[in-house]
Amino acid sequence: MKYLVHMDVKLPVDLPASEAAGIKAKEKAYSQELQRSGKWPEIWRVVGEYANYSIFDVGSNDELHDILQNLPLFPYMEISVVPLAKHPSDVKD
Ligand SMILES: O=C(O)CC1=CCC(=O)O1
Repeated sequence: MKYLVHMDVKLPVDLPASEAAGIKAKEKAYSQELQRSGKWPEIWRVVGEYANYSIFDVGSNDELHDILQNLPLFPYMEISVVPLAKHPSDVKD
C-alpha cells in the first residue's frame, strides 16, 4: 500500500540548538534505515520550506502509523497522509 505523506517541521524557537541537532541526527538515521528497507522509497524537500513530501510503501495503515509515530521529529511535525490507489491510465504493470 502506497501513501503520499506531507511532513511540516515546526521546531520550537526556544529548543536548544544541540538538542535540535541530536533529534535531526536521529531522524536522519531512522529515515535512511527505512529508505534502505524499501518502506520509504521517496523523500523530497519542499522548496523554501522545512517540509517534505514522501512516498511510503508499507503493508497497512497501522504500520504507517507506527513508522510515523516513531519519527524522532514526530512531536514537532504536522503530518498529513494521502492513501494512493493505482491509476487506471498508469502504463506500469
Ligand atoms: O527534514 C525533514 O523534512 C524531516 C525529515 C524526515 C526524514 C528526515 O530525515 O528528515
